[in-house]
Amino acid sequence: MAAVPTLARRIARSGVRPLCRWPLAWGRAARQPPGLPLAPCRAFSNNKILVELDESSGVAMMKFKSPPVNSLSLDFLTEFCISLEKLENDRACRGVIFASAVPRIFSSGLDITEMSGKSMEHYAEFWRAVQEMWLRLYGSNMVTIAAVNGSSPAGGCLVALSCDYRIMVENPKFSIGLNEAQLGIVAPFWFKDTFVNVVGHRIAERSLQLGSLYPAPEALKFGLVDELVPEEKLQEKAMAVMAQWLALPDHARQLTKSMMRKAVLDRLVAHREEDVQNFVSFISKESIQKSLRMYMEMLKKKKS
Ligand SMILES: CCCCCC/C=C/CC(=O)SCCNC(=O)CCNC(=O)[C@H](O)C(C)(C)COP(=O)(O)OP(=O)(O)OC[C@H]1O[C@@H](n2cnc3c(N)ncnc32)[C@H](O)[C@@H]1OP(=O)(O)O
Repeated sequence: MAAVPTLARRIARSGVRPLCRWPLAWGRAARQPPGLPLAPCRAFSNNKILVELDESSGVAMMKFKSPPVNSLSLDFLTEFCISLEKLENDRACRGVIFASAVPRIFSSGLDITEMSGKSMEHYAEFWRAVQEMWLRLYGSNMVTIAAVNGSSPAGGCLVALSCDYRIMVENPKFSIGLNEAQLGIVAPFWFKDTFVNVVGHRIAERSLQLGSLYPAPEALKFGLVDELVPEEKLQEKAMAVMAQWLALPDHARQLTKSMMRKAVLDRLVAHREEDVQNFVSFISKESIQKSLRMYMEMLKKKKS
């Protein structure tokens, strides 16, 4: 099993830089009346992700900052896993809110350039990193809230689906869904399982076959997201929902979450290497490579 050492090496090589140990503008500092002492906030950053932990509330904000579209590249996934692990091991942290620092895009999903024109070894390493991200996020003990402040196709949607709660900006130009079929690729069983657990079998089956992307108001109708808010209210709403979830004792909530998600997590853990081999043989087929190239061309043409 090369999976764990490979990721561990990448994590060990990557520098996570502490930024500061005082309050920052998004959390309590922004709401605290002037003159009162401010509770400490810790921040750390790497190239593609910024994390701020408000120690008084136990809530961290993780912001994706990988322009132009926050695609989930190998580097992004590695940094995501490092950041999440740091928070998971930090006793001061009980909940994480995920949002984008890139305007209009939450995440454009898996980085297509990582799945196109590369070696079999590269595809395997990339897929292990995708698995690792999902296992850590879906299996997190912390309360996880996606503050979806932009479009979120495919892997971006998976990030949101893997959280405990999804709040999306009410802009109908922002869309979300598992659109893999539109690229000529197939969402793997654990994407599907995660989707079914949120929206139910019928909606998931139809949406996956059609590769549907839903504007925010439609996504709300069938529970793909839990609520919509105006953009300027998103952070406040996410903090309020987080406070509700954190009002419960951690152990009861964590055991319940684990009970609901364990079977799906265990299924990938039991078939992890098989899933990697399946991905590598699928993605390296010439017909699939051609579909991905055409899709990238279509994205470029759309601009001109
Ligand atoms: C058993 C086998 C299992 C296989 C399963 C594989 C699973 C895959 C899941 C995935 O996540 S596949 C990726 C799916 N993602 C998408 O379909 C999104 C594609 N992107 C868009 O729709 C749009 O870019 C956007 C996100 C709506 C943003 O639109 P906007 O007009 O603001 O920007 P663009 O001009 O389109 O893009 C800017 C720039 O970024 C490049 N790009 C966009 N998305 C990706 C991506 N996912 N990966 C890599 N690069 C991406 C785009 O090509 C532009 O590049 P340029 O060089 O500036 O032209």
